[in-house]
Order: sequence, then structure tokens, then C-alpha cells
Amino acid sequence: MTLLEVNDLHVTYSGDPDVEAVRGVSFTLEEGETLGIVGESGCGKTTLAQAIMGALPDNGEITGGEIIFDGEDITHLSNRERREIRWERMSMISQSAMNSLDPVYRVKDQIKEAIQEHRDMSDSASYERARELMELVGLDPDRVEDYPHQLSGGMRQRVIIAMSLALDPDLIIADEPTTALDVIIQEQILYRIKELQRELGNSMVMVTHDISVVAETCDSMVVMYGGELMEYGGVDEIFNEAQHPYTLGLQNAFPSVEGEKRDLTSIPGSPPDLSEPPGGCPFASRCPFSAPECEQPLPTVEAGENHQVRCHEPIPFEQIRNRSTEDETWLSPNQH
Ligand SMILES: Nc1ncnc2c1ncn2[C@@H]1O[C@H](COP(=O)(O)OP(=O)(O)OP(=O)(O)O)[C@@H](O)[C@H]1O
Repeated sequence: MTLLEVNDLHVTYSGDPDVEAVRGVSFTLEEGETLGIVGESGCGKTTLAQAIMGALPDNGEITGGEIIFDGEDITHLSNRERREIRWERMSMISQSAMNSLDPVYRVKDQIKEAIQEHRDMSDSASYERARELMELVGLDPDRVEDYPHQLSGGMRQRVIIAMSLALDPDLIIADEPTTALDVIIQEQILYRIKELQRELGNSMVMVTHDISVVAETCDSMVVMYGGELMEYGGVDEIFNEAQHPYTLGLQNAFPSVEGEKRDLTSIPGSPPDLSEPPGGCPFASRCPFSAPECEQPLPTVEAGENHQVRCHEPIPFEQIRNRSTEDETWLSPNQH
């Protein structure tokens, strides 16, 4: 069953100038599945996650499209109505969450507070639940007695994950949940998140700039660039047969979680300024395959039953895929 449906979503930040950070994104998430949202910094991933969570900054607004959660249109719910869904049915692990633990309270008090804010649960029952949650995320339950500074960064992030699970939400949105941690700890936490998701059966949206994290943890994925969806589909379909030059460029940049990481310099240039987005394909100026038609609005190509690509296909996808594995392809963008 579909848990989350995002249809042609637009999000704009007002300012001088306005920035349309999400521009017509659509996808669905099935119950029990994990969807990855991947793209470089500034592509609108966090904005999309916050819009779903109902946690946009004050100057951010949904300016088009809809978000359907468990059959209910939640696009324009009031803050009060949103609060009822938030944490009870959806929770979020944000980028710097591990630094958001209050240094003056013990872990147990912070987890208990997260529970008791929403549930009528006694002190002793919520204490037991806090211990149980610690165990669930792979921490010694006795560490609930600790203050945050007594825990390592990885342990603090596990506490945050425990808190996000406290009310057994249907959907967890994890925005770069391990980026601030070293690679070994990152690997362990991602593994635990994946195990938990299997055990508990909740759905997850995993926001990351690292496509290898998506390969490890997700069932389906949205590749975003310049606020727009570039490629969408099952992880297996996309990893076996990526078609969009941007997805292929990201795959080159991140060979695997264990493998040696190269810098994103394998795609020269940087994402567009979203206060003045280009009229056609936002990736055209960095794309080694771009042609004059790429200045036209993007078409959606059905590449398979479970696979969409938004690309003008200036040369056949087969050729794009073959040439994208050659480093020299990425050295001189826009020469074709
Ligand atoms: N509160 C805000 N007001 C104005 N513009 C904003 C605001 N927050 C984000 N933006 C802009 O929206 C665009 C998308 O940002 P967003 O943080 O969603 O991207 P991202 O892909 O998640 O990047 P990162 O991983 O660095 O957070 C960027 O151009 C950013 O500068």
C-alpha cells in the first residue's frame, strides 16, 4: 500500500530574490520501503524533506502540488494539525541532530520527554521504553544514565535515532543521518538503520548526497538536481541501468561505501543558482552530452515499468551510459 505520495510539489523561499528550491517533484513511497533522495548540496533535498515533515523554515512555503500521507491530503494542514501527525506518525532525524541533545539532561530524561510529550505514559514505563530503545539502536541500556558529553558522536546519533523511533512512527525521514561521522561508524549506523527498518517495518525517506548510501539502504530513489527530479525508480533498476547523465556522474563520484571516495570533481562545475534557474534542463551547462534541445523544458521518459528519466536524450541512453564511465567524458562538459 502507498504510504506517501508527492505530486508535482513546488516549494518557494521568499526573500530578495525568491528561491524556488523544489520544482515539480513527484514520487510515491510504499509501506515498509525506503526511498533515497540523492543529489549534491543545494539541490533541494532538505527542503523537500522539510516540506513532507511540515517543518519548513518560516520563509518557506508549498507553492504548488500536493502531499498525500496515508490517503490524507496534508499539503495545507494548519500547524496544529501538522503537529498531531508530526512525531506520532512521522519523525525526522536531521543533519546535525546529534548536537541537538541538551547537554544538561541525562539521556533517559530526553528520551522520556520525547515520549511523554505525546503519550500518556508513566515515568517508570517510559524509562523502560527508553532502555528498550537504547538496545534497539545497539547501545548499552545503562548508558541512559549518561549525559550527552559522555557519549561519542556515533552514540549520540544512535540516541537521536532511538528518539525518532520512540513513538513507533509509520514514516522516518533521515536527512544525512551519518554525514558528520567517520566512515566506519557511518557504515555501522547505516547497517543498524537498515536492520531496524526491516524489523519494525516502518517506511523511510533517506536524504543523502552519497549515492552509495542509497545503494546500501534503499528500495527506490529520486535523483534531484537544481530543485528538479532527474531520475526516479527502483534502486536495482537505476544501479543496473541508470540513464540520466547526472545519475551516472554521481555513480562515478561515489564508487561504493567501502571503496575509495573520489571528490565530486568528477562532475566539473556546481549546481545552478535557484533564484535564477535555467529554462531547460538544469544540468545542461555541466552535462557532457548536452545539445541545443536541452534548453527546452524537460520531458519525462518512461524508461521501464519502475523507472523514469527526465532528459532530452541528446544521444541514445545506451551511448550515454557507455561513455559516462570514461573519465575524459567529464573533463570537458558541454563540448558535444
Ligand atoms: N531558509 C531559506 N531561505 C532561502 N533560501 C533557502 C533557505 N533554505 C534553503 N535555501 C536555498 O534553497 C536551495 C536548496 O537548499 P536545500 O538545503 O534544500 O538543498 P540540499 O540539497 O538539501 O543541500 P544541503 O545538503 O546542503 O542541505 C539552496 O539554493 C538554498 O540556498
